[in-house]
Amino acid sequence: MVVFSEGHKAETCRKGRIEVICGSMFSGKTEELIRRLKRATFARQRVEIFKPSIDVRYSEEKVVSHDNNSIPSTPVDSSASILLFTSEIDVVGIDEAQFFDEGLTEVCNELANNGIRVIVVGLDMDYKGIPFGPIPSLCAIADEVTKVHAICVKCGDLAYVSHRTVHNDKRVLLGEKEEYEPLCRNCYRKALEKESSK
Ligand SMILES: Nc1ncnc2c1ncn2[C@@H]1O[C@H](COP(=O)(O)OP(=O)(O)O)[C@@H](O)[C@H]1O
Ligand SMILES: Cc1cn([C@H]2C[C@H](O)[C@@H](COP(=O)(O)O)O2)c(=O)[nH]c1=O
Ligand SMILES: [Zn+2]
Repeated sequence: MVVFSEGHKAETCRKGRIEVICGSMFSGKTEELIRRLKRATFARQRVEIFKPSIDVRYSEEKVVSHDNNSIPSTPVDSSASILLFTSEIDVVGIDEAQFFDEGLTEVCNELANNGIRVIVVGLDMDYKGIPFGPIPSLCAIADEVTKVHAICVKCGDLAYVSHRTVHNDKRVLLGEKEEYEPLCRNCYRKALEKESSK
């Protein structure tokens, strides 16, 4: 079991900082984002949540977890738009950050430099195991990185990557259990070997 630390200092001191939550699909990234943002709301901090407007998987407006927990959000087309909505805000949450342009890293830096706590969530790797969009550079500049893990659906170990189970070569393909399964490194390698021998 992964027990998340309460991060009391990060939650209460109003200094700007960047927190990244990354991992494969089904690893609990969105649940953890919602948990941190709800606690900030209880602390009467002003919170604003963004997601890329292409992410219409469960809802156009809300950030929704695989367990159907949700929180209202503002869909935006580009990272620069985030800056337009963040005056008078204490905490900014960003979900599905892998889909944003590379400018997101600088936007997060600017927000943190202006005293805002930024919590960014995204897939560390795409279905090929390649680092996804601005997530690697966000990890580099973050004050804190939390890597969460799903359970490998083949063997029960900790999962490492999201394996795509349908034939489609596009990097961006919205989906969930019909299209992806979380696998450990060993089971992922076996799955790729099986696919290439077909
Ligand atoms: N193989 C799995 N391993 C872990 N959790 C899973 C798995 N399949 C489904 N889940 C569910 O997914 C939830 C996490 O959803 P969510 O926070 O939306 O994940 P993420 O944003 O990382 O895709 C878990 O609480 C669990 O109920
Ligand atoms: C691996 C991978 C995933 N996607 C898509 C599939 C989902 O719509 C999101 C990830 O959502 P989650 O909250 O992390 O479960 O990303 C993709 O487009 N390309 C990929 O390689
Ligand atoms: Zn496995």
